[in-house]
Amino acid sequence: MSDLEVDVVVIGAGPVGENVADRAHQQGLSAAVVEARLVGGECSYYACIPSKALLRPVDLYAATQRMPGVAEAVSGGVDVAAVLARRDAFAAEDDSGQADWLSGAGITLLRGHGRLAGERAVEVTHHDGTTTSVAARYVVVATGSTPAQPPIDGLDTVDAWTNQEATQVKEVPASLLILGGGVVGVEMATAFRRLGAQVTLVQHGERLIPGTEPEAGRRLQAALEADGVDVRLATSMTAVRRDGDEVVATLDDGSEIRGSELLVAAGRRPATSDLGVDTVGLEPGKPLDADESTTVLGDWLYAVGDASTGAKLTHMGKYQARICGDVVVARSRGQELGGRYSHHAATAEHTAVPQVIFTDPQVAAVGYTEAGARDAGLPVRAVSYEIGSVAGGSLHADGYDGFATIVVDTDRGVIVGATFVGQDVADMVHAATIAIVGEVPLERLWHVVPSFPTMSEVWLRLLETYGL
Ligand SMILES: Cc1cc2nc3c(=O)[nH]c(=O)nc-3n(C[C@H](O)[C@H](O)[C@H](O)COP(=O)(O)OP(=O)(O)OC[C@H]3O[C@@H](n4cnc5c(N)ncnc54)[C@H](O)[C@@H]3O)c2cc1C
Ligand SMILES: NC(=O)c1ccc[n+]([C@@H]2O[C@H](COP(=O)([O-])OP(=O)(O)OC[C@H]3O[C@@H](n4cnc5c(N)ncnc54)[C@H](O)[C@@H]3O)[C@@H](O)[C@H]2O)c1
Repeated sequence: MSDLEVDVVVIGAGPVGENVADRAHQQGLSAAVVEARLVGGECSYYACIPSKALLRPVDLYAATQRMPGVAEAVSGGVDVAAVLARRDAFAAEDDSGQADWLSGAGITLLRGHGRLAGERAVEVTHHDGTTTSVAARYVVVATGSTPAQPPIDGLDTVDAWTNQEATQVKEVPASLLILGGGVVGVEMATAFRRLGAQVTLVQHGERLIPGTEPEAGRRLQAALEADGVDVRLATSMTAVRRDGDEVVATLDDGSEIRGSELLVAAGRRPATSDLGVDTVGLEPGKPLDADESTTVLGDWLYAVGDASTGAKLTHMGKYQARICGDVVVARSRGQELGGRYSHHAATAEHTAVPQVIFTDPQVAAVGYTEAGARDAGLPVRAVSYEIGSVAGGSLHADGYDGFATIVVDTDRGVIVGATFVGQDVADMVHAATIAIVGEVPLERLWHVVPSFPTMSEVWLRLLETYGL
């Protein structure tokens, strides 16, 4: 006999889990969410929100320094205490508001650690050691991810920072070593350097932000170095130790670097190790492999967000959540699922995943890179254009440094990928996302007239460069 019976139980109340529960509940199903820490998940307190709260002020300040007439009037750098206070206003570690929202929406919140206990069953261990057994028609895993810990001698002895300590920082350290030149590494390098720390970033690959167009990584590296970040590419840390107040890292060439703190930003692992997935025949510690409809097993087990094989981005997780909620509702009503581009298939996962990296320059990309498209066997041609060469770009900032690239499927005559690099390009990627998902032919895009003088005029130049 279970303590609680619901239609849907979601394990993990991050942005993704909350959305599944809400979507299903709004369409008439009863829903419960299990949360071990804070309602709102990693994104709200230790990832997207606090990191962007730290980055926006330093970005804005840097933009003023590129504008004659403003640079002279605004000087002296940002007020670090005020920046941290504003970050706290967005991301203080208090989930009462989000918990109230859940209960207001009619969704049951169970605080504790959830584990699968066989088919359609979840056992919750509360913080006081008591348990609640939940029986549900549908179980959704939305447990997110935890930082990867590379096998480096001494790493477990130096109190290295994860994204949690970095984004919740109370006092900016004099110096920071960053392990990893992916998205977390470059965003935190930008924030901490501009908040006053000396930053050394160690990346074992040949370039920063692998997975984006190579030129994006090169421009970003040049900008970080111009800011004073010490970027070490093709370098590995072999050992780390504490020496007084400092962390000392030994590099693979035998040299040593020192910093007040070490941030490990070397990727994420799905939080599926202590989840009881073995009770239903799945392997712990692996991302849960969900199909287009987010289904993992039978028609009762689903996975969404960072815990799944999908893209590890909040907006993509929330997209999967909307699909998952609608699939569960359809199945509960005995309805057939729709196909590609219905509410029941996460089609964009395969064609158009957008991402904005909030560095300076920003890197905003969607779909395939040129190399990625070729690897996928697509016949493509890519063209690029400097955003600073269109009137909107040159007016936006003196010496505007940035470019746009589109990757065109030459057989179908449609865009399959786009990248924008530069100051304030974040929102430009959405137009490209629409073009890719809508499979808008280049001939039709020719009639999509960009306003003058905006940076979007780069679209026209890209099409001309392509040959239209
Ligand atoms: C520094 C940083 C910055 C980022 N910035 C961005 C950004 O700008 N834009 C973007 O799109 N993405 C960003 N991301 C990625 C984004 O944070 C994740 O993709 C997103 O948080 C995934 O949401 P989720 O709900 O799947 O998981 P999470 O947000 O990790 O939430 C999972 C929740 O499940 C709970 N949980 C886990 N296991 C259990 C269990 N067994 N029982 C009960 N509860 C459990 C956890 O406590 C947590 O609250 C960033 C990531 C990092 C690290
Ligand atoms: N703005 C955003 O959208 C945003 C911001 C931050 C994080 N995120 C998401 O969070 C996730 C995690 O980000 P992340 O930066 O931790 O992972 P990542 O996979 O983006 O990058 C990890 C980097 O660490 C490097 N690395 C791994 N092991 C190393 C080692 N031993 N030595 C040196 N370098 C090493 C890798 O080469 C890689 O470049 C990503 O999926 C990312 O998309 C998104």
